[in-house]
Parts: sequence; structure tokens; C-alpha cells
Amino acid sequence: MEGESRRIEKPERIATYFHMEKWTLAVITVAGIFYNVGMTAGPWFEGQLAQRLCDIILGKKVFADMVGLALLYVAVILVVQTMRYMKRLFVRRFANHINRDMKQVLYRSLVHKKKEELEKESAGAMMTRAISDVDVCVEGMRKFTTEIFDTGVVMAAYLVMLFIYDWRLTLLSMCFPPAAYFIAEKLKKTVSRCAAAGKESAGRLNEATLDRVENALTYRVYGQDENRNADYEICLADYEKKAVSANIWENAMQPLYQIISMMGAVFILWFGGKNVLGSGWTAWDIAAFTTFLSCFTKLAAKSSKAAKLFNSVQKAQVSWKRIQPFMQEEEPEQDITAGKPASLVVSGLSFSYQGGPPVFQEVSFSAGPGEIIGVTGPVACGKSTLGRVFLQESAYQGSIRIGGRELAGMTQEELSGMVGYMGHQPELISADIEENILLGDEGNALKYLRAVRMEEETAKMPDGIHTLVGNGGVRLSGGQQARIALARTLCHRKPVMILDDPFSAVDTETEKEIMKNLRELARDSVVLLLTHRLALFPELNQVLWMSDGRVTVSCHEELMRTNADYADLYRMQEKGGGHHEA
Ligand SMILES: Nc1ncnc2c1ncn2[C@@H]1O[C@H](COP(=O)(O)OP(=O)(O)OP(=O)(O)O)[C@@H](O)[C@H]1O
Repeated sequence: MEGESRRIEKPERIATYFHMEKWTLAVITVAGIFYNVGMTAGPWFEGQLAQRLCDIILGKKVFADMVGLALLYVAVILVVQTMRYMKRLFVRRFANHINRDMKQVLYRSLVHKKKEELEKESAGAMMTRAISDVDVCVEGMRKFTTEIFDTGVVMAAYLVMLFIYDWRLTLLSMCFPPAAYFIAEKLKKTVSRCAAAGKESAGRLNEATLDRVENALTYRVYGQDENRNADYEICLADYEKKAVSANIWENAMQPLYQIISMMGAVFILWFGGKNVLGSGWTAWDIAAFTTFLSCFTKLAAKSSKAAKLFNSVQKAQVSWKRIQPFMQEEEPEQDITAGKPASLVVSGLSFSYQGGPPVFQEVSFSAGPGEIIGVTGPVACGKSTLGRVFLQESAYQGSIRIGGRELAGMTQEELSGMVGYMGHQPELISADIEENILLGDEGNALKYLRAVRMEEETAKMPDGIHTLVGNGGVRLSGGQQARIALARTLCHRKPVMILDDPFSAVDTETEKEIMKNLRELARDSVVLLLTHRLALFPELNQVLWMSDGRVTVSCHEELMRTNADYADLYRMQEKGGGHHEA
């Protein structure tokens, strides 16, 4: 089915893609052979028409004979061109399917890469390169498939015809196209080197453009505009130079190959003329001469195309080599909708970043579905780290069990069915509000917008829920972005939900209302609320106070009595009516 995502066995082999399109290739083969063998009809008819014209001038034939022949010529050409249309249609279809399949494999492989890996390899440049590499690679495959027939089969047919007319003259005149091949072959390395350099430079320019757009405000505020512009100009100049050079090598050589290939025509005029005059190797009439010359020019033109084909196949190989490491199918994602409500048991949990001191040690607590646990403490006490431990980005010591199963033993798919996460960054996708909430699932996005108190604001937007948020949510305020991210987390509920500072950009009143809705929507989940804002802590089931690597597990009332830092912080916020950090 068009647009359907299919899993591919051995996606790292180019032959796989040809094999998957075998039926399309079968149609291309039949249409290609008919079309290209049929192409020899052109020169033959041209020769016959020239001969007939001669005969009419000499009075041997009448005009009606010419009309009959011309009509037959038109009919044959019509059939041949229909075959051509069929072949082109199916070649395009073949290329579209492969392009879609390759990009899907690439996408599936890249989304499974760890965030740090993508950052290390510079995600922007890598994605740009990989996607344009797929395009180049498929274009090479398309040209290869087309030219096998349009060049290979047709050249063989023309060659057979030339040999039938005069094999000696054929050998003589056909010395030149191989010379064109030879030159093209010699230049292959230069063409691919320039193409690779052009692509690398395009990647760098893309990265610089992205950086310029994303950090424009920072550069302006810190007076770095001039510096950045100068750096950008360097990237631009480099790209211009390399793109021009890649283009010249790729396109400017074509006429040269053509001239070299055509040089055999001089021999045909001389020795072919002798054949017509009766003093050559074979006896020819006007029709034979015209057919031979026409066949030769077509063959020479085709052979220079074959030289170009080498270049595009070469370019495709360079691109394929680059994307091949990414062409791996990940294990199919199981359809894990939110797991069943489950209890959370954390015991003796400790964590330290590589080579660093422990961020927290020996944390133990447990909670059942419907419980909301507040996690707070002084600045940089490790709240976000505790939340991210649930994403298993790095190994932890101790135990985290959800529904009796240890988190560390879960596959990535099982983990995403068990833990929902809303981080500091809203990470909105470049789509509309509804898509950002549903992420391709069915559902009523409005319900969640209402839950995060954004329904009215959305209704006032130009396209309502279908308003595009722009790349990374740039068309929305920070608070709106955060609430959409929260709506998305609530829409995709999981047995354990980690919410890192979800109310940072809303006022206390709105916070209260969202909290009420959160309680209702997440009644089957254990929610970890990581925040500096303590206004709602009295109504939470438990509170974790993190300070200096130690974690106190308690509740609001108890902490108010026993922990002076917590009590001071809470009272200060209560007095201020807002939030103050410790
Ligand atoms: N990727 C990392 N690698 C090494 N150390 C890190 C990393 N991320 C955070 N830290 C350190 O871990 C400690 C806890 O940071 P974390 O962000 O978890 O605190 P937080 O309480 O969420 O901060 P905030 O008060 O700003 O919300 C800090 O000392 C921080 O420097």
C-alpha cells in the first residue's frame, strides 16, 4: 500500500531494494525491451523514407507510396512511445518506493540512536547529509535501471543493425565511444571527490544556518552578531566554491564525451559514400546510408550518456557507503500502550555521573497508583537527575521496581510503556498543536488542552488546534510550550509519570487547577513531581527532600515539623504568594 511502512530484511544490502521491487522491475524490463528494440525502427524508417523520396524524384514511385510508409512510421513510433511512457512511469514508481523504504529504515535507525550519539555526530549535519544521500543514491539506482534499457539494450540493438549493414565500417567508426568511456572512467575519482566535498560543505552550512537561527537572540544580546556573520560568510563562500566545482565536474564534461563519440561520423561520410558509389566494402543504396548514419549518431549520443551514467553510479556509491552504517532495522516496536496500573518500589537507589561524586544515595520509597510524590530541595540538589534515572540513560545502583519488575532489566520498548516523562525542554515537533499532543495516536487533544488550561488560548489562535507551532515551538510562548508538553504527557499516560517542573511558567491559580485535573487524569499512575514550587505540597501524598546527596522521604506536615530548610522555604513562598528558590 502506498505510504505504508514495511520492515525490510537485510536493509544494508542494495540488492534487497531491487529484489523488493521485482514486479515493478519486470514491467520495466518488458516495456524497456519493446521500447528500445523498437527504437531501431526510427533509423530504418528514416532510411526507407529517404529512399522513397529518391524513387519519387526518379519517377519509380508515386506520392501515395510515401504516405502509406509515413503512416506506418507514425503508428510504429506511437507504439514504441507508449512503451517508453510505461517504462518511465514504472521506473519513477520504482524510485519512489525505494526512496520511501530507505528513508524509513534511516529514520527508524536514527530515532533509536541515543541522544548523546546524535549530539556527538552533530545531528543537524548528519540528518541533512543522510537524507540527501538517500536521494542521490536512489537517483543513481533510477538512472542505472533506466539506462540499462535506454542505453544498454538500445545500444546493443543499434550495434547489431550497424554490423548487419557493414561490419568493417562499424568497427572503424566505433573506436571513438570507448575513448569517451575511458576518459569518463579516469575522471570518476575527481567527480566523486568533488561531490563528497560539496555535500560536506552543504552539511556545515546547514548546521551554521540552524545555529544562526536558533541562537540569533543570544548572539545579538551578547554583541556576537558580527563574529557570527563573518563565520557564516566563510561557510557560505566554502559552499559556493565546492558546489560550483562539483557541478562543473558533473555536468561540463558531457559535451566533451559527446564530441569524442561522434568523431566516427567522419569515417561514415567517407567510406559510406564509397559504398553508395559502388567502390566500398559493401553495396549500399541511399536508405542503407541514411539508416547507418542515423543509427551511428544515436549510438554515439547514447554512449556518451553511458559515460555520464558511470558518474552518477559512482556518486550513488559514495552516498550509499555513507548511509550504509545507518541502514539497520531495529527490533520492531511492540505495541505497548500504557502498561496496567502498577506500584513503584525504589530501594537503596544511588546515582553518580561518570567519575563524579554521588548526586544522591540510598533513596528508598514506594507508592501506589494515584499517588503524587513531590520532589524538591535547594538548587541543583539532583531533582532532574532523579527523574532522568527513570529513563535509564545511565546505570544506577540499587533498585527501581515497577509492578515488581526491575527497570534495569526492561527493553527500551517496555520502558517506554512504563514510564512517561516531561523534561525541562518541551521538545515540540514542527507540526500543529493537535499533532504535538496526539503524536500520531487517535484521541481528543482538546480534552488535554482543557486539562492544562490552554483550551481558550488555543481557540483564539489563527487555526485553533491546527495552528502550527513552528520548529521547536518557536511560535508559542515558553509557558504555552510547557503546557502543550504537559498535555502530551497526560495524553500518553504511563504507570509512572515523571514531571520535571511542569508549572514553572504558570501562575499559582492556574497551577492549582491543572493539579486538580492532573489528579483526575493520572489517577492510575504514580506521579513524581519535581519542582521548586511548594504551594501544592500540602496536598501531595509524599514529599522527597533532597539536599547534599541525602534524601528525606516524608510528607509535608512532617517536614514542616522536622526540617527547618523545608519549612523556611515553604513559608517564604507562602508569604510571597509565588515561588522562591532555596
Ligand atoms: N549530564 C551531567 N553530567 C554531570 N553532572 C551533571 C549532569 N547533569 C547534572 N549534573 C550535576 O548533577 C547535579 C544535580 O543536577 P540536577 O540538574 O539534577 O539538579 P536539579 O535539582 O534538577 O537542578 P535545578 O535546581 O536547577 O532544577 C548538579 O551538581 C549538576 O551539576
